[in-house]
Amino acid sequence: MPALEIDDLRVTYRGSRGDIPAVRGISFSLEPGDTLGLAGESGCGKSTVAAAVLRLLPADTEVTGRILVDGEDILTMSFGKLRAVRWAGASIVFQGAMHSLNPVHRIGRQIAEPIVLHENVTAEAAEKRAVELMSQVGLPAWRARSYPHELSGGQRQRVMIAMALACAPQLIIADEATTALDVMIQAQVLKLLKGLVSERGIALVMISHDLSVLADTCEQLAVMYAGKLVEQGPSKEVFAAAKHPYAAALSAAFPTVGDPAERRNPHGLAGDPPDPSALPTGCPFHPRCPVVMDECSSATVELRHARPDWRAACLRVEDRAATTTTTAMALGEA
Ligand SMILES: Nc1ncnc2c1ncn2[C@@H]1O[C@H](COP(=O)(O)OP(=O)(O)OP(=O)(O)O)[C@@H](O)[C@H]1O
Repeated sequence: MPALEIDDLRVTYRGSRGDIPAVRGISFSLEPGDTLGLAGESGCGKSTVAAAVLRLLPADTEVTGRILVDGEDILTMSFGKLRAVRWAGASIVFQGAMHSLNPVHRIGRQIAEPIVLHENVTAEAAEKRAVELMSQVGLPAWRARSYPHELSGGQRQRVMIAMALACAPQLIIADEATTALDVMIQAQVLKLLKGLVSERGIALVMISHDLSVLADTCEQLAVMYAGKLVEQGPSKEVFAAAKHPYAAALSAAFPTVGDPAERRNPHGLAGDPPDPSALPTGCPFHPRCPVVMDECSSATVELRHARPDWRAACLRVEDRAATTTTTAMALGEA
């Protein structure tokens, strides 16, 4: 059974100046142990997808479609059931650790809290587990007695990661979870997450603006534009030779995987992402697209398979598939 199954998810915020369709029909699923990186420019809807999975969106937000976590329908379950799923079934690590921690409780107690809540263990046993988790994310045991304000931003972020791991969930969503950490700690935490997902069969959705981190950590890469997936496939291949021109431009702006010192030629993308409440007709990327054709401004462009494990929403997928194959053959990889 998939650890996470999202089927035609649509999320519309109610704004004072009208509705904002932030997510416009997204589907994907992850088996236990699968890792998916979700990328895209600011405002494309990545965090909205993350928040929808644990029903953390503002109350008046319209959400349709299906979200199944371990087979259970998140959107229709009772609040009591939802509380049981949060932390133990699925947990989220957001970037803003500062605001998520309780300022008046010590760190050790806060990490222990979800363990006490979900498992039949004493506070003492839970605090012992908390210290073990802290060492896994690179925090010394004595920090268990510190208060949040005594920690740096990076240390607080590691506390949040320890909390997310505390109840051994089947699904972890990391939303820019390591972005604020320095390079060494980021590498350490990413290695830890990678190790845990493969050892324990945890499914991981990692959201980041940094495509090279995603390609390095996740097996699959999904790229969003204007509330939709425009490409999803094996991450290293997508990163190296994306089939959607937006995903290609995004990849080109990041250092090559495995060699952060090398920067590929960024093809600068003109313009900004569209306002979700005033989207262009046809393919929403067409006004910025370097390979736009006449029909792109009117055609409805859905995801189509370039390969069984690779899909992209571009009328030119077949052209680009041909180009990629030719290049791979020239390099002796096909
Ligand atoms: N609570 C909210 N009320 C109204 N609109 C919102 C709300 N949260 C997000 N939005 C809008 O929904 C769209 C998608 O936002 P979202 O935060 O999901 O994007 P994102 O890709 O995660 O961006 P970032 O990388 O900046 O976090 C944006 O247009 C944003 O302004």
